Amino acid sequence: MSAKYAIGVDYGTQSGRAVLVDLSNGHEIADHVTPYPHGVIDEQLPVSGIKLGHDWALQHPDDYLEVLRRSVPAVLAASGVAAEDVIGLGIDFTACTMLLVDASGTPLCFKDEWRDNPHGWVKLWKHHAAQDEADRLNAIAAERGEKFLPRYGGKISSEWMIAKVWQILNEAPEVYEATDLFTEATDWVISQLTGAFVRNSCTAGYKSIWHKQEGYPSRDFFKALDPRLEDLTSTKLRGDIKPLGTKAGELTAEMATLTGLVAGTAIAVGNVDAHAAVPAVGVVDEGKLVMAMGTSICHMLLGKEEVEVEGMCGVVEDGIIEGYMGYEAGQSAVGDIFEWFVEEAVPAYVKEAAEKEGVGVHQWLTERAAQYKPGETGLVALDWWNGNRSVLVDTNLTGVVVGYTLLTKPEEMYRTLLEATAFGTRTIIDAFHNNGVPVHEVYACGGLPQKNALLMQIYADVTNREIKVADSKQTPAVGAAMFGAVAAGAAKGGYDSVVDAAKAMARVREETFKPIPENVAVYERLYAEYRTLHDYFGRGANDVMKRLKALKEEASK
Ligand SMILES: Nc1ncnc2c1ncn2[C@@H]1O[C@H](COP(=O)(O)OP(=O)(O)O)[C@@H](O)[C@H]1O
Ligand SMILES: O=C(CO)[C@@H](O)[C@@H](O)COP(=O)(O)O
Repeated sequence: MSAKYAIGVDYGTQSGRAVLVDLSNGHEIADHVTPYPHGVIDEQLPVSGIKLGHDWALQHPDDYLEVLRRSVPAVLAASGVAAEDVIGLGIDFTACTMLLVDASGTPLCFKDEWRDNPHGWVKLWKHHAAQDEADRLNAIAAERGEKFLPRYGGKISSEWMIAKVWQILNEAPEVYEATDLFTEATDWVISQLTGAFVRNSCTAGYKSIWHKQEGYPSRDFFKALDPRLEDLTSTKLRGDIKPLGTKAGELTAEMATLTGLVAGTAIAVGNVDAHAAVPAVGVVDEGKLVMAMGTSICHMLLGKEEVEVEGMCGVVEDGIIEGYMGYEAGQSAVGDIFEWFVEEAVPAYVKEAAEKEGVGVHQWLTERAAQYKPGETGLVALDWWNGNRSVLVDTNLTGVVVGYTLLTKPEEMYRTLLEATAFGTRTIIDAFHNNGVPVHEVYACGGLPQKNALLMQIYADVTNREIKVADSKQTPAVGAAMFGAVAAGAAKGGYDSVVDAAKAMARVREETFKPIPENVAVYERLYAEYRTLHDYFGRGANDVMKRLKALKEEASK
């Protein structure tokens, strides 16, 4: 048999990337990035210019097709691999990134009738405007003693499907009515590739409160939320739910023409970005925490038992790797905070100096921040620029920096933000480790470990753990390609399970980031300060962040 390949497509927050992978060893033969033409839509709708409210974040479904139109042919051409030898394709996506379709599978925002209604568009994972609905959902679920709540760390996030659906029903009942299916974007893209709609068990489990044995929460629960939602799961959330590692279908002739692949190529069921990354770093058993580090961080961990951990995003059976409980926690902003600083808070002299030296602003700041010792900035920050996903699960929390003086430099502020995100990760690791889901090893993948070595050293020092880094430019995409290879199966030159695929294809770098004892000792003290601030602002002692947010909303009416 000639060498066989698979393609993985990773749909991130700002761009989509395809990677063509050699199935014998996991080598990335070619990759290509397509920035989303419409990016993150968080201020106004395209064309009409209609203004969006606070905490809105939308996307354009055609951007996802653009990735297939551009990046898939590009990796085929760059690799020189014959389309016949690409035996499978898998995708991974941000989630819950939610798309509404009519009975023909057409996104509502593609239609003239709904184009000017913000609710007709894709709600991106970081759309946080359904917080009121999430709060009500949590209160009602707690009151009713719903069994599912502890599996989601005690709170369902406003980032997820049910809160987003309910927001649409409340604010645009006509859009709710016109929707035939609420889908995860990952499932919609798969339906475009195969011509048939199936849901995947990963997003259903983590983002739509679906359980392998129990299914969705009861009709009574949905009725208690809102009588109009009573039938939601059998109507607008209907659809077969297939486990990760299965085949969704085969590439249609139309999509074969569009992508350059062969009609009939095996297509895996959709997956989530962070979840796909886990086997791609070779993690297929317990005790190994994987951090998918980019715009946000997702922390992924496998366990044998179902344990309750405060503020985790969820525990789902087979949710990452078959046979294990898959745990997820996360930070809603990490790279996004650094980007905010670079875009919104850096003085002109820094931008000019970076340009003069021919380096990016991130690099300029990092080089200077690296010259400081831990503690030397005199600053400490809370990393809540986009709310707190774990362990507090509160999107209404905001950022704090303590310790500014007239002498504070931009690079000190940048370093402080890097450290704040490391403290957020430490809080999550400790929550798992101290509550029955032990963490023995830590792995990192995603864009950030490749971009910023100082950040990774800070994470090793703050967590006092060695960090292994994926030897891959596009780890989630490699994971998605592995699932594509499993959809094709061993008989076609792929694999029969993702564990087999990981054994052959996963790669981590030899060099690791190791904690430096003197840094660890100082960070222990700084982390204690972080925890004091964390609990003071995050656990109700002082709700100033929420009062400010309410004032802001009032003032901007
Ligand atoms: N040198 C750098 N140091 C730290 N963060 C960086 C650097 N360069 C870019 N970033 C951040 O990386 C993030 C993008 O991460 P990436 O993994 O590429 O994308 P995604 O989250 O969309 O998958 C952006 O938020 C950006 O601010
Ligand atoms: O929430 C999840 C996965 O559950 C992510 O899709 C979300 O944090 C976005 O990830 P990125 O930072 O864009 O990689």
